[in-house]
Amino acid sequence: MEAFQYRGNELYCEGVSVAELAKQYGTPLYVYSQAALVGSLKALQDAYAEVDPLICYSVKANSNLGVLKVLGAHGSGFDVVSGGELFRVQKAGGDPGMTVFAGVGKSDPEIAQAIEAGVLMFNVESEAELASIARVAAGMNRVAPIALRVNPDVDPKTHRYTSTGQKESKFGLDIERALRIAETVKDLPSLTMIGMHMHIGSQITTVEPYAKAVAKGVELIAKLRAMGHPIAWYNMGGGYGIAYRGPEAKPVSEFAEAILPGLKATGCRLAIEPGRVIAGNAGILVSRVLYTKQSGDKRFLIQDAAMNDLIRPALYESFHRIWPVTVPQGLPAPPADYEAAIEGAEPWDVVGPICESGDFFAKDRALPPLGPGALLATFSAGAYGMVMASNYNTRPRAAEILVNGDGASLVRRRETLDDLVAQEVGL
Ligand SMILES: Cc1ncc(COP(=O)(O)O)c(C=O)c1O
Ligand SMILES: N[C@@H](CCCC[NH3+])C(=O)O
Repeated sequence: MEAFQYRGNELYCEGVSVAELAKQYGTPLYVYSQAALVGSLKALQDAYAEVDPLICYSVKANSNLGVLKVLGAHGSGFDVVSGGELFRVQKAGGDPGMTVFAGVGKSDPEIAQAIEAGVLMFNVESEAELASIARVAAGMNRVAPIALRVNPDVDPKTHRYTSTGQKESKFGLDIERALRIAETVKDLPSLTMIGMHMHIGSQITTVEPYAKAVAKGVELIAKLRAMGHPIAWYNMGGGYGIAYRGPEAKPVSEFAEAILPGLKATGCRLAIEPGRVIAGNAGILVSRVLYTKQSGDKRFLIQDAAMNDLIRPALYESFHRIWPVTVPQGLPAPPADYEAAIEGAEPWDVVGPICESGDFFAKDRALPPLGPGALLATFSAGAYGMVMASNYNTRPRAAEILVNGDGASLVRRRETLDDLVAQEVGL
C-alpha cells in the first residue's frame, strides 16, 4: 500500500484521514508513515542482504524519537553527527554499538560521550581531530575504534550544496593525506583503525559516482591493510536520491549492484548511512491556506507553514509536490489524471507568513482553485524538514504525528508561546 493515497477526494496516510489529523492537531503538521519508514529500511536490507549490511540510519534526516525507535526496532543502526544526535539514539533505545559518529567538528566532550557510550566507530575527518580522539581516549584509558573519512574526489552530480566528496569540499581527507595519516595511527595505542568511510553527497540519482568511489576505496583498503591496519568495515555513507517530482530516483537495488562487487572483493562488512531515502517520502507537511492575494499578474496562496517549517525550497530551490488534502469536486484525485486535469490551471506562488522574499514553497505552481481554509500537503518532507525547522519570526515549531495503520500518535507536540521564551533568563 502506498503510504499516502487518496480515498475518493481525501488524502490518507495509511488508514488515517489527513484532514482529520489537521482538525485534531492543527497546522502546520508533519505526518509520517511508519509503513513507509520500515518499507524503505527493508528495501535497503534486502538490496544488500547477501553481505549482511549494517544500515546506520542517518539521524540528521529526521531525528524524532518516535522515528528512531521504529527504525531501531526494525534492525537499524545509526549515523550521528553530534552529541545531541547520540543522546537521541540512546533515548530512543538505539544501540550505540551499531552507531557511527561522523562530522568535521567533534568536540572533546562529544568524543568522550561517544567513547563512554561505546559507539561502533568514529569517522575521522582531519589530522587534528584524530589527535583529539587519541588524546581523549588515552585519558579515559580506552581504545577508540576509528575509520578515516576519505574524500574520493568524484562528482556526485547533485546540488552544489549537497556535494561532499570532491576536492574542494570541507569533508573528509584526500587519499594521499589519508595514507600519510594512517602511518601515524600505528603509533597511537589509544586508536584502532577498523574501517574506511566515504560519503560523496546527497540526493544522488545516478549510480556511477558510487561505482567510481568504490573502485578508489578498494585500492585504499588494500594499502591500509598492507600497513597493518585491521580494516573490517567499508562504510559507503548515504546519499541515495528519492523521487521529489517523478521517477527521477533509482531503486536502491541499482545502487547495491554498483557497490557490491567492489565491497565483496575487500571481504569487509558493509555499513551505509542512508537518511533521505528512508525518511524523505515517509513524511508530508500539512498546512492551511490563510489568504489568497493578487499583485500585478502574480497570484499568491498564503499558507500557515513557512520557511521556518521547511527551508529546503528557500535554501536549495528544491521542488516539493503540493497537492490539496481535499481535492475540489469535479477533479480526479492525484496523482493519476490530476496533473493533466490541472495543467494550464492558474499558477500560484505558495508562500508563508515570514518576512522574507525567500519564504516560498513553490513558484508558479498550477493548483486547482483553493480558498482560505483549504488544506495543502507538501510531499517528500519527511527528511530534512522538521530537523531544519527554526523559530524564525518567533514562530512555534510544528507538531509531528506518526501513523501506523489505522492509528496515529502525537510524537512531538506543537510548541507553545511559553516554549519560545523558556530559555531566556536574566529579565
Ligand atoms: C556523513 C553523512 N552520512 C550520511 C548522510 C545522509 O545522507 P542522505 O540523507 O543523503 O542519505 C549525510 C548527509 O549528506 C552525511 O553527511
Ligand atoms: N539538508 C539537505 C542535504 C544535506 C544532507 C546532509 N549532509 C537537504 O535538505 O536536502
